[in-house]
Amino acid sequence: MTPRASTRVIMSKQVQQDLQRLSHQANSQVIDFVRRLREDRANRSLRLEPLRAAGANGDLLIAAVPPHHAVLLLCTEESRFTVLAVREGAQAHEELSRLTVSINPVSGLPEVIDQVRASDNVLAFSSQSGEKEPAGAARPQHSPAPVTALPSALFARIGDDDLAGLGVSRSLLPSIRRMTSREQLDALLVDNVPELTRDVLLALAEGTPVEHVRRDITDAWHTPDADPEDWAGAARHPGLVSTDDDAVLDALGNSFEAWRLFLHPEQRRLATTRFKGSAKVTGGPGTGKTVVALHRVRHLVSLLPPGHDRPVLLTTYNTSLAEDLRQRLRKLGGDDVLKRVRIESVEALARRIVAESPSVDLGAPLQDDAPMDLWHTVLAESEHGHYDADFLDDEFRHVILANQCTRYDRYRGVSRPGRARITVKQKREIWELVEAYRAHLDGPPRRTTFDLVAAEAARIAGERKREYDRFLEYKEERGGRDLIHREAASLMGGSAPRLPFRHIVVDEAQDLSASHWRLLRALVPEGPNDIFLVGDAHQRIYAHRSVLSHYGIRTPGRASRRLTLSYRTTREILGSAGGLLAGQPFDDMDLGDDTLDGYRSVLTGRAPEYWYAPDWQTEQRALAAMLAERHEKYGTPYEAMAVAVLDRTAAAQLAYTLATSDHPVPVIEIKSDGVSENKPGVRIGTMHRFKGLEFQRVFIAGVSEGQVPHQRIEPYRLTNPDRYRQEEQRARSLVFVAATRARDELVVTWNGRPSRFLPRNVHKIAHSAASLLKGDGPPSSSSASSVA
Ligand SMILES: Nc1ncnc2c1ncn2[C@@H]1O[C@H](COP(=O)(O)OP(=O)(O)OP(=O)(O)O)[C@@H](O)[C@H]1O
Repeated sequence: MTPRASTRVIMSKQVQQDLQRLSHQANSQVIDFVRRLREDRANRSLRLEPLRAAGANGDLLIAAVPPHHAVLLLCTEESRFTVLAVREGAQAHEELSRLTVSINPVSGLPEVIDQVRASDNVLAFSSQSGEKEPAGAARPQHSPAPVTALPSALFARIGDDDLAGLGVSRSLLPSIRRMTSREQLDALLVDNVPELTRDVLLALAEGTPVEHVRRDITDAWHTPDADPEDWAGAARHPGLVSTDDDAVLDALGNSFEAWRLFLHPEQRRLATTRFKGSAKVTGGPGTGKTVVALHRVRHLVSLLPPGHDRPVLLTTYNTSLAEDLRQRLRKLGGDDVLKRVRIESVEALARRIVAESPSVDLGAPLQDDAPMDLWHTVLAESEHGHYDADFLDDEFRHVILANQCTRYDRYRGVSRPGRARITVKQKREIWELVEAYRAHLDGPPRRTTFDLVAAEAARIAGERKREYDRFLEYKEERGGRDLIHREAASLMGGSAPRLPFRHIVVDEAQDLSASHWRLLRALVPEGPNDIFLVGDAHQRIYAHRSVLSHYGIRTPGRASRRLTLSYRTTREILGSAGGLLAGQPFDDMDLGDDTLDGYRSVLTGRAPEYWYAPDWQTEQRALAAMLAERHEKYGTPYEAMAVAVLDRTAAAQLAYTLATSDHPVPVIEIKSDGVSENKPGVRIGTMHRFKGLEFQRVFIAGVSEGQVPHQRIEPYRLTNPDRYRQEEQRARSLVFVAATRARDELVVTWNGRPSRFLPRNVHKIAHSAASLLKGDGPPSSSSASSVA
């Protein structure tokens, strides 16, 4: 007897979206069904029932999943099933039977469309909004008849064949042709529509030219040789997910783990392409840059020869972000991947390199405000006490250290683009102050700063890299054979020099300084896949602009890509957050510019809410009431909510108010090393601490004029307009970062006058915190109910 081939069950991304809509329990039942099908497809309790042929080499089946679910399956070989859709309730069987199932000729992926639902969604919106339904409009048939686009239709300028050529499902064309408003498009997308169709329609609705949609979206999905008749081929498409592994099944029902399984084709391309050298990915908040970086790390590890070393470095700005990366990489690749990767913040990396160098002792780095305090001491002791401490600190870090000025001669000759002009005499005086500052640090006791540590680490690594390059040159001259290799090493005294990493992957790249880039460049040999970095200048809140090519990191042409689709934040929140930065110039971390053009979200929700209070105390009490209400009335877990404040004093005050309010709210402060994932409590932290995080509901408190941006930058308005512009831009980016951490809901509060960064009409749309506390204000739940 021949043993029966084991059964493979594959999942389409549309099923994952179906599962997200189900309760946790229903999810488990479907997943249990998949397990049982995998184990024994002949098991009668599976209740597989033939529906119809999908085509020449594929059949459709329906299976009932008790108590009240049904699953649509595609069977292409005796032992290969693809789960296409899941429906719930008494109508489940009927809904699955009427689905249009086809292979998208552009992507080669099997797709399901519920034409009845699509049409109903569009029509329902027309009648709600009083829009007139075009004469003769009828519910579409299962095989779509050509429908003439109305002149006022949303996509009238684009023909059916062009839409289909871009990847839009033909079976949706009848509904699409009926749409005359953006709201109807949103109504259509409420249901489970294939991702490619959704991406294309959203981009077109925003006015993106057809050729750009083709280049930026369709090309990424394009599968050469896709055959709309070949079901066996479609069932083997790499965009489908195999469920052989139980960990995959566990992640399937969890919407926030979807990134582990289903990458957007552009994300997948970036994660797996072989680049000749370095590569850079930019993109607005929530576009999956970190997700791409993690998949890239896993891919690079899969290419390594077996070994016990850690030749891949995954780095980011600070320790808490590095810890978050470690947790997410463990989820993605498990310990097998983790053990080949060094995960370390760039600061920790710099400190380690300096600490491991026997000849260097810099002392302990000054923490928090201590470097600024030291500048004040230096100024108090100097005859040039009229300089501004902030300015000196900035000049020292971003001009003197960034340009490796170890002598005055070098500083004198250095150009300072985009900075306030200073005379040669001023340069001399600044240099004297810098020397005094360094003399203080040299102690005793000996101390340093994080920037000096990074500069020193870059110097040490740079020396080793030069030794390594000399060694390679020598080897090359001698013919590069192994024998020569050993000879060269001994001639150069000792073992062959090596660099610690083969590949470096960098997250939050926009916040790394010149010294950090020099350091990283020196730790990896130039070559294929050497440095892969992801970042977004719109979110820069620490460093100044660094021009990567100045540090030997070149990402020309296709090695620089931009992601535009946000998976985190609703369109409404992105719209308000984007307004903060509108009209401001941003760089692409190199010599070019970056914009948020084309940046869009796949999610819709309510507009952000604004609340004003007469004073900080009332504002805090209103926040307590809103948080308690969202927890008690709408069941939002405390840890899914976070409040961003301006500084640590405000964080401590708010934590106290929340804990002692009439409805006490448990609170956890976000510290510099992050916050444990599972501890219950609303997260409170300064806006800086929100970088890289995400929450279901985000509250930004204290967004008052004088605080955001802080009034201490006002003197620069006249004395140093460049500095003023920079500080204002950084403050905008900070609020932008905090606002874009929100998945479903964003609430902004202030006391006194609203910040100039808030919308012009904010007075008209804001609610009164005082009325809320008296119980006669507008319901704070207006947005809570929609996202609970
Ligand atoms: N292909 C995908 N499918 C489903 N979810 C995704 C996908 N890509 C990203 N996400 C989700 O989108 C959210 C944002 O992803 P990620 O943190 O990688 O974005 P980012 O661009 O690094 O954001 P930021 O710049 O704001 O830190 C996460 O919840 C992630 O799980």
